[in-house]
Amino acid sequence: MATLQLPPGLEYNGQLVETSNGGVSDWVAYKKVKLYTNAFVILNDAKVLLGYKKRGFGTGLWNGFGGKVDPGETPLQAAVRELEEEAGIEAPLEHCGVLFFVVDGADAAFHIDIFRADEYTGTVSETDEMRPEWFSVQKELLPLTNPQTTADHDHDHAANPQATEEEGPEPETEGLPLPDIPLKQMWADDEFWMPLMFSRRFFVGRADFDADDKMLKWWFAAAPASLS
Ligand SMILES: Nc1nc2c([nH]c(=O)n2[C@H]2C[C@H](O)[C@@H](COP(=O)(O)OP(=O)(O)OP(=O)(O)O)O2)c(=O)[nH]1
Repeated sequence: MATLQLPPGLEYNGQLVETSNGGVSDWVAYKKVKLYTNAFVILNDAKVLLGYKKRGFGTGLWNGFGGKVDPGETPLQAAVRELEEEAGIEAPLEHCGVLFFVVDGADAAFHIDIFRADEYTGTVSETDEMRPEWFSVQKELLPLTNPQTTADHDHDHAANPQATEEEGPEPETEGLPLPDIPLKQMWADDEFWMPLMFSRRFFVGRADFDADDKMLKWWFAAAPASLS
């Protein structure tokens, strides 16, 4: 497999397959890089916990839970802390991707370690910063590039259409239809890497935005095989 040329800001030692790219020709220049995290709890490969950002950067958008890595913390420690602070829960987080995010005119680029977990403990709670809600993973976000995962998902639902609700440990959502992931109220790059996260393929990517949150340029790649 030929070695891929990664955009500035990204490094990865293993094999990668490019999954999407587009936008203008040049990447936005940046001077500094700050470390961030973002964490997703995904139950039965079918529903995901997102938070509605009530204040600060990305207000009005739905996202995973995360924030800055504090001095002396590892990204994993920061991700665990942020998930507890913003959603009130603990989860066995697994590193599943890296997003390099640049906003034209901002003082620093964001290096975001993305984490996922299949389970959690505690009670999902609204906080000052985030209003958490469960969403159903719509078919469009299931990876076409990984037929195994798509087939498994379809098979589960065909065999037992109630499987998601019966197996989910979240009593308040039991039996209720969940809304689809609200892509139109999320960062525009998310639709490119979420399918990779749902298929458990480690991904790296970069997305550049202008000062009005319009996506200017993007590039994503993923490991050829699933994490587990
Ligand atoms: N899904 C997604 N998340 C993004 C993108 N860009 C981006 O910064 N994020 C995430 C990374 C962080 O989880 C979050 C920004 O952090 P934040 O606004 O909560 O951090 P903060 O400065 O308030 O820091 P803190 O007080 O929470 O530590 O947004 C993106 O394009 N897609």
